[in-house]
Amino acid sequence: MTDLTSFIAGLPKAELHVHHVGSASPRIVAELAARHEGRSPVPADPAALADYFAFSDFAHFIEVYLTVVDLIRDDQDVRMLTYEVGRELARQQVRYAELTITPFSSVKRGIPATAFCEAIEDARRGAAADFGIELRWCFDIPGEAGLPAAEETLRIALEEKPEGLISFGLGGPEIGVPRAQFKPYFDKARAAGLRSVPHAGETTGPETIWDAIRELGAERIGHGISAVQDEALLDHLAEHRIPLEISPTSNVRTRAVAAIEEHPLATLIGKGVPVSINSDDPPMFGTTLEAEYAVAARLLDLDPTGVAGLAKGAVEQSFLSPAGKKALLAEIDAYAGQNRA
Ligand SMILES: O=c1[nH]cnc2c1ncn2[C@@H]1O[C@H](CO)[C@@H](O)[C@H]1O
Repeated sequence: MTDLTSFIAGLPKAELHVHHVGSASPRIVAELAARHEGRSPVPADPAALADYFAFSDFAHFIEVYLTVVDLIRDDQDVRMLTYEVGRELARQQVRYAELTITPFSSVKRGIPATAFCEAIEDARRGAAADFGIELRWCFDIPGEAGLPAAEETLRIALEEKPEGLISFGLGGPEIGVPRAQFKPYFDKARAAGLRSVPHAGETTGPETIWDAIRELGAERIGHGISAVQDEALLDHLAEHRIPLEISPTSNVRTRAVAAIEEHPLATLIGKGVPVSINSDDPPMFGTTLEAEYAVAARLLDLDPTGVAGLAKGAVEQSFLSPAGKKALLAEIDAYAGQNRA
């Protein structure tokens, strides 16, 4: 029997819900913090950084997240961060990742949109050439910044049109940030061919998920864990194959779920809801995608075949081309076959 940890380590994967700045490793954060000579509350020391990434609630998480966004000052920082995120994902055998990027937050901090998009595209090409990973972008609206952020995020998406851009999202706090107000922006983004993948049901109830589906045309939902409170919604997600992008440890670290044993992952799968396993903001939550697969395997009592099934589900739920899906599914099957229990 191949040890499950080593099976997961070698398993080809796709990641659908992982944030750009949220993936900055302690080394990268330290490097960026050092450039700001103590003008930033973000500690450069990795041990101090681990304490800094202890969140009292979701609002505190967003507050801390934005102090890390403050460290990114120019397109060189963006290029380096994006390339290194590609390196780390490829180290975990991620072949394809849809990275959630928030251009508004960096443009607001003085990085011109064109330079920002050139930087992420340089990094995307570099990561593909050097690490064999395909990165694609989801541009998300930081919900706390409201309609001005929606306007600017849509403008950047439609005017800059970086080659890797495939989807349009909505992140940040849900409380006090109703989804419906963003309908005009999602309508335009979808009309331009971008896929709709808003966060919903992470820190608010199932009505936010219904709104994301009905108002924003959500094809997948970021988190969506509160769906378990609404049987009709669970049936709708299962019947219409609307996947939830689940990040188990994130939900515990932001206090959206009290403890990992209480995570609704098993219930969601039991109701036939398609789910993918993701890491969300791995260094901030002290996790990795590999570790999230191990958490899911424990919560769902999976053997290697079951874990490979989770990886295949993420590929099927991705926005990869049919040929791309076929190739990655075949690679997963080949790997699982060679490492049978
Ligand atoms: O788990 C999450 N939920 C919601 N937003 C998140 C999460 N992780 C990172 N962000 C990011 O928080 C910023 C708020 O301005 C956005 O950039 C959003 O992408």
